[in-house]
Amino acid sequence: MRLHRNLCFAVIDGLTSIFNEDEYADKVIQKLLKRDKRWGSRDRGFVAETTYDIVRWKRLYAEIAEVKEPFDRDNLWRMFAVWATLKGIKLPDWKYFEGTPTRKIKGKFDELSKSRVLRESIPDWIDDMGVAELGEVKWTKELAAQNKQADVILRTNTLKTTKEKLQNLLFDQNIETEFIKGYPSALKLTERANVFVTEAFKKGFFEVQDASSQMVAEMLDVKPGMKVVDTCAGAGGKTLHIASLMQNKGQIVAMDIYESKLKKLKIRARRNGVHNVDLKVLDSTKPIKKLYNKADRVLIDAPCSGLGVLRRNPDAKWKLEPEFIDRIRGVQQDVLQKYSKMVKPGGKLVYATCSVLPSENQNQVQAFLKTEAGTEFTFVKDKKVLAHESGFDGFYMALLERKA
Ligand SMILES: C[S@@+](CC[C@H](N)C(=O)[O-])C[C@H]1O[C@@H](n2cnc3c(N)ncnc32)[C@H](O)[C@@H]1O
Repeated sequence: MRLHRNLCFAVIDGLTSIFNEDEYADKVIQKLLKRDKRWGSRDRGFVAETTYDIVRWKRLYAEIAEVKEPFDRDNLWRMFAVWATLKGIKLPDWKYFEGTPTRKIKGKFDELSKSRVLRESIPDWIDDMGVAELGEVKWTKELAAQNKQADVILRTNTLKTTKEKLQNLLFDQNIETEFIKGYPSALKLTERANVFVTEAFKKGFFEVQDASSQMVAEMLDVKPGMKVVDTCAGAGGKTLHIASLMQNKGQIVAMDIYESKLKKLKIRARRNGVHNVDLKVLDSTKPIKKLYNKADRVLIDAPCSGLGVLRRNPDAKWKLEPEFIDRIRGVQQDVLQKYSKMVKPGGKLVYATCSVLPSENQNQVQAFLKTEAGTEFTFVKDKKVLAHESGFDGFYMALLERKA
């Protein structure tokens, strides 16, 4: 592979924003990719993947490059040189790479890789927490899986098409996909591609959604005509799935504390041809109290650490703080307490997170079941999805049923 100067500059600019200006990697990359209209899909892939790679391996690369935060541009070029050397890419004779000790880089990589926190590039405190919660063996495997690049998975919008038709449509545009056993609406891309520019996307035939995430609405067991509350709907990944399982019949109330997220959901719903969603910004407890004992199904897709989706958001490990995780555990129990009251007798509740930590998952559910609100419910089943076992995102989901 030959390195192109303008693409490498884009990567260094992106890393500056992510590491030094505390911006989110996905937003930075989205912006970077708009920089030059002449870039083809390979160029865009290079910018996105190289930036993500260096974010993912920040701690290891900084250690090998012998640089410390805050990184100046020279530091970032040194980390870039580590990335390129470890990938086996020949460094061009640009001034940024002068005197790069290629052999030493490889030797240091072998040496430092003996330590898990360096090999997997993870802050000590997250590593300690992972070992304490999952045990050393599982955590070690999970961390390695979370550092791999995630596949691109689509969820067919069955309101508009079928999985088979969508596969053919994409094939005609040179995008090859395969079915995934056990995931009824999923298509996996055999090679990365920018699916957002396709007609099929613009027409709302699919959404990009990981296979594990697709299991959540399935577990909720919705039927056409039901009243369903999606309490932490965000931009609506799961709301849209629920709507398609309900064949657009019945009512979904999609709630979130952020109006900006629900606005995105509105746009996506329109594209998806979804007509049965009412949006409610949670700025008081009124809309919740109004729905007490009314919903056939309630989904709590709770805010969480995101430690199951590091493959997609590698910068999260550098942005997370122990206090945030403590606070979010409090929110998780709080939303379980409050939102469970909307389930009607005989109705069902799914609690889900994209975390792999038991303290955000089964422990929350067990604690809830012991409280006054929880005694109304029976535990039906749960799924603990780990990336190293499933090949998809780390997720947790539990199904509870309100006693009749
Ligand atoms: C895991 S995300 C939801 C993802 C979304 N369900 C999807 O499938 O795309 C959690 C959401 O909970 C929202 N949230 C945080 N605290 C909340 C609260 N107390 N009540 C309702 N929503 C809350 C966040 O704004 C965020 O959008």
